[in-house]
Amino acid sequence: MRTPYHRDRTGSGGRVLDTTRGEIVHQLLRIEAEGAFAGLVGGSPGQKVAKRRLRRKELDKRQQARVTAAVAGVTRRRRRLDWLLQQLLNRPLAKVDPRLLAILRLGLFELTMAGKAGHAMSAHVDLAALIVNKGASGMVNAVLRNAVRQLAAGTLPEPALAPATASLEARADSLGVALSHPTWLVERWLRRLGDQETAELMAANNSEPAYCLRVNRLRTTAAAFKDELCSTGAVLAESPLLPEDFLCVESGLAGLLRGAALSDGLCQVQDHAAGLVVALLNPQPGEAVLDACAAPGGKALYAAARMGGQGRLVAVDRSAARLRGLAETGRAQGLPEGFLDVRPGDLQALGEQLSAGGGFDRVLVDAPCSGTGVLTKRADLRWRRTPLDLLDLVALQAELLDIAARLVRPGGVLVYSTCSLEPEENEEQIARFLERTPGFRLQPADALGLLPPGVLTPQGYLATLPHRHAADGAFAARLLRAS
Ligand SMILES: C[S@@+](CC[C@H](N)C(=O)[O-])C[C@H]1O[C@@H](n2cnc3c(N)ncnc32)[C@H](O)[C@@H]1O
Repeated sequence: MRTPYHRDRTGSGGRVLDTTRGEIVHQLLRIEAEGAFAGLVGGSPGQKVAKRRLRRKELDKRQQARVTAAVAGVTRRRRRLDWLLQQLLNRPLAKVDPRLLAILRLGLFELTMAGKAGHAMSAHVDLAALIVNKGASGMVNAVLRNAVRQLAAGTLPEPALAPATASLEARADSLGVALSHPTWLVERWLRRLGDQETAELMAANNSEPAYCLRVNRLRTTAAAFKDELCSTGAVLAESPLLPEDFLCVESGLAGLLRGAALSDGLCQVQDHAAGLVVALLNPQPGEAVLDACAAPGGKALYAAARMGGQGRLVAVDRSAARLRGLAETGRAQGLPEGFLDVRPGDLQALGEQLSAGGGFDRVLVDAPCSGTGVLTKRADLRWRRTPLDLLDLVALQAELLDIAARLVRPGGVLVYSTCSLEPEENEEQIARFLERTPGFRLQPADALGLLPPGVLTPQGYLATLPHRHAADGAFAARLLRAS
């Protein structure tokens, strides 16, 4: 169904309305109202729905890419944009119509961060007239014209940073406005990483996400695949973290996704940091492996490829919807019948069934987490998370770890991983697990030679940071059960 946002109608001044910007505003409103994801690459159902919507709107590929980038860009920079808007507008933002607010945010984003020229702002004025009312279009006109003037004169307000001598809270708040993150998260990072590194992390979170491909070693090699795809115009580079299996996409991802490489099972979109977690698990052909939190299945499929499709891989997840499609993708990627056993269900409920047979050689708990390592890809996540979520997640992770530990055979390996940067979900979670579970010990990754040295902490954990490793933030610990 086409909504008023998408009709090519004549706006004030006889201009044809811009359907791309209409779609951007529509998606920004959806994110606010429904919690839709502000990212269109990846396997989550939210992302798939957004993709289908884009296709229905009959925007061409270039317009679709513009929508994706602008929706994510505005969402990431929302706090800074609202600060600027507050300086330009004489009324509390809470009283502004959400549709008008979305148009103003988009206008300021395009003007101040996306390098759009001042004359492009008339499209926002027309959009406001169509989807809000004439009064709103007057306000958009006044605010954006004022911004264009001040930008040209070099007088557009900039948020000031608190001095190094200011309190932690004041520094976190000012950095939170300038680099558009919630104060509570910035405060946590300032305490641990210091001012300079926190600002670098936040800048990385605001950048356009970079994507990697995991090349399916059951079908081809990274080198051969790279040569083949480069001839299609994509620019790919060897991953510095896992060069055997991963390529970094420098440009041409959209074309790549349109081609048959994914559906033919030659590759999948997966960050190389996720690959490092599987490298730490190091599953071997012929083993029995359990992925206890498997959906949508990126790590399970990489584990399967490393096992050469030999042995048994059980993929459990309580979200049946997110597991749907994993078996089919496994077949497309060349896994033999009977190798991949996909079991939707709660790990707690399935625990007893799974323990029959003496336990697994290797168990992966890729736990539900705050996701603070993937804020560039999940543009809206920073605004959704609260300190209370952390408490709930830490409790759930501990529960999953305890259940999974009972499913590891004596002498077997348990890998716990998150895409969080928060110690409660990572090092502290593992320290508490080891205290209450005497049969397990930490196997520091540096002694194993499975990972490149730059991604290891002094205690031997895997830990990547977006600004240091040009990768998603990931954490993993390898735990060995006594024989
Ligand atoms: C970080 S995601 C896993 C991502 C996955 N390993 C991959 O690489 O595609 C965490 C998963 O844990 C699942 N989960 C949460 N609680 C669970 C439970 N009690 N039993 C099984 N799965 C659970 C969630 O549904 C979610 O899919």
